[in-house]
Amino acid sequence: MNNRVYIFDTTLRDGEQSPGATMNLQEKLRLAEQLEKLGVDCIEAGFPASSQGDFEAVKAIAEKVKNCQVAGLARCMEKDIERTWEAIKNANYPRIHTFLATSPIHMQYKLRKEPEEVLAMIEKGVKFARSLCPVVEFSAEDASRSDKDFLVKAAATAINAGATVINLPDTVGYAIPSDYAELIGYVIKNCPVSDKAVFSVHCHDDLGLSVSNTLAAIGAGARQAEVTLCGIGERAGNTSLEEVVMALNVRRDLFHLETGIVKEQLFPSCRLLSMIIGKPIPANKAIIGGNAFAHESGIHQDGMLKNRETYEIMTPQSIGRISSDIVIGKHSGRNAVRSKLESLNITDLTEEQFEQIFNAIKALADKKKTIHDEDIESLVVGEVYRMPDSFKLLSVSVHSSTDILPATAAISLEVKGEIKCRAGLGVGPIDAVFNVIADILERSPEVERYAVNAVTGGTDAQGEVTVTLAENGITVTGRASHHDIITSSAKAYVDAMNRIVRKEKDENY
Ligand SMILES: CC(=O)SCCNC(=O)CCNC(=O)[C@H](O)C(C)(C)COP(=O)(O)OP(=O)(O)OC[C@H]1O[C@@H](n2cnc3c(N)ncnc32)[C@H](O)[C@@H]1OP(=O)(O)O
Ligand SMILES: CC(C)C(=O)C(=O)O
Ligand SMILES: [Mg+2]
Repeated sequence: MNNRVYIFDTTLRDGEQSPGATMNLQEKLRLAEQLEKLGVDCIEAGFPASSQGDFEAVKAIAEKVKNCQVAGLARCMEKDIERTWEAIKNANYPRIHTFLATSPIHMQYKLRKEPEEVLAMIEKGVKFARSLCPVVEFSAEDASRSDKDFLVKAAATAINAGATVINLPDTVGYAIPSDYAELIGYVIKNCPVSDKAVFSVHCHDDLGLSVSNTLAAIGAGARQAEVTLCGIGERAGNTSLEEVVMALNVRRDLFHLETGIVKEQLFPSCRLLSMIIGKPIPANKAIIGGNAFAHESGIHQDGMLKNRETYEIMTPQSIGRISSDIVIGKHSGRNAVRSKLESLNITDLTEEQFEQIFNAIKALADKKKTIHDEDIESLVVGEVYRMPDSFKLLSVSVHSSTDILPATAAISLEVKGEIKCRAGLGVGPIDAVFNVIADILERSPEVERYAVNAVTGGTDAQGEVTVTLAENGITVTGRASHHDIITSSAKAYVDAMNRIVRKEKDENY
């Protein structure tokens, strides 16, 4: 049996049926270009009979894509098939994909047709499609709830009428891997002309089983997988392209199958889709999620540092990501913290100082969701180097409103033991605060970056401010958090000024 699994991407058709994932023509073209680069075998570009917009998008994609097949979906009726052909006929490799439901519930209630009428429609529709296009796929919609012997008849009818790809979809995500594999195997075994077609699998994720069902069907002989990037699609979605491809790749020992996918393009493709449809990739999504290669707990981090294969079954680079991430947090152990300190060039701590930092990181992690590199650096400065601060913020008060410009700030600072107070102006309250502090200190650093993050949720969240200042060739980042972001901004600025002074005095910091 053929050891190649063809990847049929339906992100632009079934994927676009996902509520909120509508794409315009330019976006579809951009994604089609990326799918070609990804190495999919067939792009299902849309359903041309559904609207003028979809017709034009499919036509434009058919004319642009050069190296893989371009398919358009059509109901099993001449007018849809003709419209689809109109849209795809200029493709280098066109494919008409026509479908008709074969399950009792769909035939009786939706189509209101007898099984014999359905078989006649399949024969007529596929023959007509084949009179136009050299490659015709037939899908028996709701195959997983169809009678298996009727499915055999439907497949044989379609193949005899000229279809070369037969898809047996789990349209409503009802299948269980073992039953689905049995059904696919049964149809392939009992259809007398099954050797004249490639059998295809198309699953939905209503029970969260679409990838498992797809792999089970492949195990039973299907050689085309219909999938979407990030698993977007009707209702709970379709089968994720990246998950199926990597499952086949990582478990080559089991499947002994290949795809034509350029794996390094998986992550860039999913990121592009996420940007186009404006939906972030969930952090825990397999392969492509933010946490898929992030390690937070000490025992895992220790294993990773000794040999990454202890906790990673594929490399992030193999799917086009930059690197794994050792996340320092409340579950981190000493080996991970030691490695992080080394990566920050902090290599001169005694064992006692290291323990002090390790405990301080654990204590901070209990309070704070994310520990940044700068937090660790501040802890080292505060806990170990204990360089005294030159400046201390005593009080800050600001006034700004919608109608009075500019904003005013009054600040008091302790400067090397002396209390100094001053007021001044700025275009907004933060600008006013920064101007007044600089004025009191008689310094004029450049503000290179200013950012506020909410450390916790809600309107009472701690606002964490980072401010990067540069002066006389020295660049530092100050940070502080407080529930009032004006106060945290003032403290972060003062923290940065203390760092500048320390750096001026001491090469260590
Ligand atoms: C499982 C899937 O993903 S199937 C693909 C789903 N995609 C879409 O539906 C694409 C968007 N759809 C549309 O734009 C519209 O539904 C159209 C243009 C396709 C059809 O619109 P309308 O002509 O207004 O029909 P409507 O959608 O109301 O009903 C569907 C009709 O098609 C029939 N039908 C459904 N599937 C098929 C089929 N595969 N072959 C032939 N007829 C079918 C239905 O029985 C119904 O017929 P009826 O009007 O005689 O009752
Ligand atoms: C049109 C077919 C292939 C489909 O999307 C389904 O059955 O889910
Ligand atoms: Mg579908």
